[in-house]
Amino acid sequence: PALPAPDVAAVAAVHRTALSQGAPGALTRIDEGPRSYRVATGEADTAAHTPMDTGRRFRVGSVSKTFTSVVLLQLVAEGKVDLDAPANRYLPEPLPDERITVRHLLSHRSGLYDYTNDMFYNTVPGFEAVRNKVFSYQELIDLSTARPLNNTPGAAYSYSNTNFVALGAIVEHVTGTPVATHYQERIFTPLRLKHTSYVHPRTTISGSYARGYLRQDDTTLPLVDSTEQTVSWAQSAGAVISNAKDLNRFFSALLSGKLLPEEQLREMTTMVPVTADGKQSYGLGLRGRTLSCGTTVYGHTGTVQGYYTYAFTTSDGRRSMASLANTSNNGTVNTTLGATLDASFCGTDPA
Ligand SMILES: C[C@@H](NC(=O)[C@@H](C)NC(=O)CCCC[C@H](NC(=O)C[NH3+])C(=O)[O-])C(=O)O
Repeated sequence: PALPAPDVAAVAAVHRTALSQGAPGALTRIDEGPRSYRVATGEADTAAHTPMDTGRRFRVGSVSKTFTSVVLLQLVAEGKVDLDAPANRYLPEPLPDERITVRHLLSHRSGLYDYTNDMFYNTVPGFEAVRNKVFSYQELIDLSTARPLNNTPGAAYSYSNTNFVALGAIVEHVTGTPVATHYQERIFTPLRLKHTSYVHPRTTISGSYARGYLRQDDTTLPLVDSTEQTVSWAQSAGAVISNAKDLNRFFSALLSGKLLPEEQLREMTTMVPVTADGKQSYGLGLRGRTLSCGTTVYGHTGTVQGYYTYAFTTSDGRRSMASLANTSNNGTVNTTLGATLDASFCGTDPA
């Protein structure tokens, strides 16, 4: 069934609400075949008063997890990794529980504790302490395994950055090649994602980009410009830089079967509900959301200091949307920005 046309006015209204709640700027781009709809609001740089525009690059945070999942699942298709083998078969140093499988890592069911809970307990001091740091995968895994598992491996969904750091370590240990090379050769180059890069541990963003502004825990204090950082605390769990057009092309290509063989795409899109109402689900490095009109879209969200991202597409990849608000540590803005999904795919602004 054809989708209703995107409600561009509703997208603009969502942006305005996000700005009223503290975001300096917001952008949304919808792509459907040759057609695109673009909405940019507010500022990309609050010091220079540069207006936001939809071509600007930004840090995509956990949307990176879908890129990592594609690389891993291509290795599965190539017979180099077995989804249901113990992760320890492919790691230089063992995780504390042999029962953790590669699939557990991809579906956030390993039980591994998320070290960012401690790292960013105090938002700005935590960020300032790591923004110029370079971590090894093992250092991050060690931060996690210093704590007990949240659950028995396989028993429950429990979102953890540690899972996709371990997957980055697996990719590099199995292939002897950095994840940056795999992203470039397996995804960025074939899809011509010219505005997408993985430059860890470089702290700067090349080309035209939006600056990011982190809200302090004491919300009466001014926003902190958090644009420059290594994102080494996340790496294969959150350090990709991209823009809306590229993210739309990536998710559209993924769901229309251009990046993975049918068997691996089926594994990736086998979703498990993660909310009581069943409207949110998780597959392998992929989020599912069932919207107010009943349409289910597939993609990922992202949160990195100064940047909230939503990047989703329809099950056939025909229509894709990417939205950014250039602030974070502001749950109200994050929730508000999610309403661009309904406006883009259901054609209505949820009342
Ligand atoms: C949730 C999101 N996950 C991600 O994108 C990953 C990469 N980000 C995080 O785990 C958030 C780290 C803290 C951000 C900081 N918050 C604090 O420091 C809170 N004390 C901030 O909001 O910028 C996802 O999967 O959609």
